[in-house]
Order: sequence, then C-alpha cells, then structure tokens
Amino acid sequence: MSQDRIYSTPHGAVKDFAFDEQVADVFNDMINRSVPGYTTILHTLGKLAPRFAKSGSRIYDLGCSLGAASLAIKRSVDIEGVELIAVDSSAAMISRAERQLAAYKGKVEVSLKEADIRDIDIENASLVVLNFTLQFLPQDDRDALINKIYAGLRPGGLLLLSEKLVFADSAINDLLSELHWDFKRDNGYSELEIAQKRTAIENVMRPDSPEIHLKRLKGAGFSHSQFWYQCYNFASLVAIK
Ligand SMILES: Nc1ncnc2c1ncn2[C@@H]1O[C@H](C[S@+](CC[C@H]([NH3+])C(=O)[O-])CC(=O)[O-])[C@@H](O)[C@H]1O
Ligand SMILES: O=C(O)C(=O)Cc1ccccc1
Repeated sequence: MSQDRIYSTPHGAVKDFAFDEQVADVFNDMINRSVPGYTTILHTLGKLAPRFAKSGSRIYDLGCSLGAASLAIKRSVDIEGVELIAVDSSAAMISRAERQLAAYKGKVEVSLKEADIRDIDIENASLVVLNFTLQFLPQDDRDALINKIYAGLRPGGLLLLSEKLVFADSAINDLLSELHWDFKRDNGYSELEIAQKRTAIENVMRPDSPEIHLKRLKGAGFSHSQFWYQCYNFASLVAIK
C-alpha cells in the first residue's frame, strides 16, 4: 500500500476532496495517519460483531472504502448464515475492496455494492456500521439515513457510528483541532499537507456535534445510545434498537 503524498506539493487552487483512484491507492495509509483511534475502532468492531451477528441476518458496512471494517467483521464472525453487504459509491474503492475481501476466506458471505447509501434498502440487520461515512452526506440527508437504519435493524441490533466531531465551545473545538493536527504532524504530514487537505475536505465533510448525534439517534427511535470512544475530535458511538 503506497504512502499518501497527495497534498505534499502546492496545488494552487485546491480541488474538493473526492474518493477517486488517486485517493483509493493511498487510502489505507491516509486514514491511519489522519484519524486518531481508527485502529482501536476496528479492533473493537471485531469484539462487537460476534456479539451482535445472528445467523439468518444481515450486516451492513455503509461507506466501506477498502473494506477494512468488513474485514474486521469477516475475521471475527465465525457463524454460518450471515450476509455482509458492503456499500460504497466510489468505483475505485469498491474494486479494491473486492480484492481485499476475497483474499480472506471466512464463514460470512460478502456482497459488495457500488451504490449511494441513501438509495439502498436495509432489512433484517443485526449490525450496521457507519465508520466515518455519515459526515460525508449533506446534513439534510443524515436524519433520513439514521431513520432508515433504525427501521432496518432487528430488535436488539446494533449501529456502530464513528465520526469526526465539531464542538459548539470554540475554545474546546480549537484545542481538539490543534491536537488532531499534532497527531498528523507526528505521523509525518507537513504543514502544507495539513493545510491543503483541510481546504480540500471543508466543503465535502461537515462534522456534527456530539449533541446532534445523540439527538438524531434518539429521534430515530434508538433508546440506548452512547459514545464508547473519543480521541480529540474523533469519536465512535454505539446505538442499540
Ligand atoms: N452517499 C454515499 N454513498 C456511499 N458511499 C459514500 C457516500 N458518501 C461517501 N461515501 C464513501 O464513504 C467513505 C468514507 S471513508 C470510510 C472509511 C471506512 N468505513 C473504513 O472503515 O475504512 C472515511 C473517510 O475517508 O474519512 C468513502 O469511501 C466514500 O466513497
Ligand atoms: O484528514 C483529515 O483531516 C480528516 O479529518 C479525516 C479524513 C480522513 C480521510 C479522508 C478524509 C478525511
């Protein structure tokens, strides 16, 4: 897997970030060096998946990128009769995810779909994963997706939702943003890379506050929801139907 050097040279006018071939080629390196807690969250998904996966049910990985979350599920779920549906709207991501997931033989049956997660049906789900995907949907479309997930989950089913956060308190927001940029510096990103990536994502990725996430989950009908992990301005929640 190649190193992410996409923003290492001056771009002039920085284009909006897109999940294209260039990004897909370096995505594993990019997400590991950019998202604090990414490995911890996938490790914990490997603990959650066998607890919630049920024979005769489906698991959805929405915005699967290269299939890292799906792979964590395949590796940890050792029962027959579970169908894993991994969805991404990027053709570049789906073709690479197909290769990566086929290389691991397990009991879970995987199908990959190149589709917009707003357009797919969610049915008979024991587990739904939104690992850093909701933040890329227009804010007006987020409630409808969470409502659809709630409706498609079985009683007792789990939603794992990981997101970058924004905080209403600007002193806190600034401090946690600075710590995130320190994390990127420590992982070898230059000031230019950090600044250009920031410009590239500002129009395509709009984080919500912790309060909005909890309110949205409650509004959808989830009676149990909780942040289980936070590092700086990155966090993960569980919600149980
Ligand atoms: N409307 C949409 N429909 C389908 N896919 C979408 C949509 N919008 C964005 N995507 C897809 O959501 C993914 C977000 S990355 C997820 C990481 C992964 N979950 C992981 O566990 O490694 C997170 C990040 O880059 O910060 C990309 O692959 C997009 O193509
Ligand atoms: O890189 C960043 O600053 C982020 O906020 C996370 C991220 C990671 C990978 C793709 C897009 C955004």
